[in-house]
Amino acid sequence: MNILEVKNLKVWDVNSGKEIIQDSSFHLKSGSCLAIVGESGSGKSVTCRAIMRLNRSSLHQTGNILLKGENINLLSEKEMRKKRGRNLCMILQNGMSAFDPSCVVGVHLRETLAEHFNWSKNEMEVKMTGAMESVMLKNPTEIMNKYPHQLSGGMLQRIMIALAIVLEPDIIIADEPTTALDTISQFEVVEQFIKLRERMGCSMIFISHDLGVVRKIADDVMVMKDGEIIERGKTEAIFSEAQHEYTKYLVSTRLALSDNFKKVMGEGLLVAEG
Ligand SMILES: Nc1ncnc2c1ncn2[C@@H]1O[C@H](COP(=O)(O)OP(=O)(O)OP(=O)(O)O)[C@@H](O)[C@H]1O
Repeated sequence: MNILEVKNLKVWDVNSGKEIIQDSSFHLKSGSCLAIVGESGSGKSVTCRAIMRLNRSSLHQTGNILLKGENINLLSEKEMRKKRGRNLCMILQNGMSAFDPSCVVGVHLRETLAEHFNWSKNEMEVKMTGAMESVMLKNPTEIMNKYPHQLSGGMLQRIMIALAIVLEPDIIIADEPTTALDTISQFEVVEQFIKLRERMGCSMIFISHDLGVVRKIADDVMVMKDGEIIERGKTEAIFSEAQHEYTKYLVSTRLALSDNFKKVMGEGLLVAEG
């Protein structure tokens, strides 16, 4: 069963008239992870933000975005706000931008949970504490009393993953969640994403430049170039028998994880590289 079906998505800039996404159709199978790969500017983020309906107002979009059969592209902003967080959860590249810098993270977490659940403050605390411990964040109470700038990028990403665990969304969209992190934190955050999938069996869209990570985490891969999907297939098929020249080029140039990352991950953790 498909949890998400995107049909004929078009996104264009009303100011310049430039078409950013020409005519994109793809689906996400329930419980699976779809990676979107492609060079910078190929339209990966705009596609994901179109699903969340979070592109800037100067970008217009048409097409059908069916979440469990419901066309969310037709929803009002108010209705859409209810879907964000509870049904669709986005984890961004820079954890710092996801949090309000003027309040401690606990306030942000409680406000987010209060939008979707009628839990008491104590219930929220218990659930968040459990989820934070499960992503290896020690001293959750202390962390919740800190401002975002007092926490590292890796910690903020893990807090976002913990929040997703509590929200239990239908789909998690992760847009380069490890790019801004140092090598050790990248490793920890990737591990937490893998665990999240194992534990919740959630459906996921994962954007990454790092094809080593994609190979570890994704079931299917979709390749984008200049706003178009040029190839899509099972992860192993994309890596071993890509049809499109551009995909072959990406695989040959981008599969190599940074040497440091490889060392930290340990060769044994990687699926054999063909
Ligand atoms: N708000 C905007 N207004 C106009 N054009 C935009 C806007 N946001 C993105 N674009 C353009 O849309 C195209 C796709 O951008 P997008 O950010 O989706 O690429 P990407 O594949 O995610 O790249 P990266 O890997 O660098 O994040 C680019 O040409 C970009 O300049």
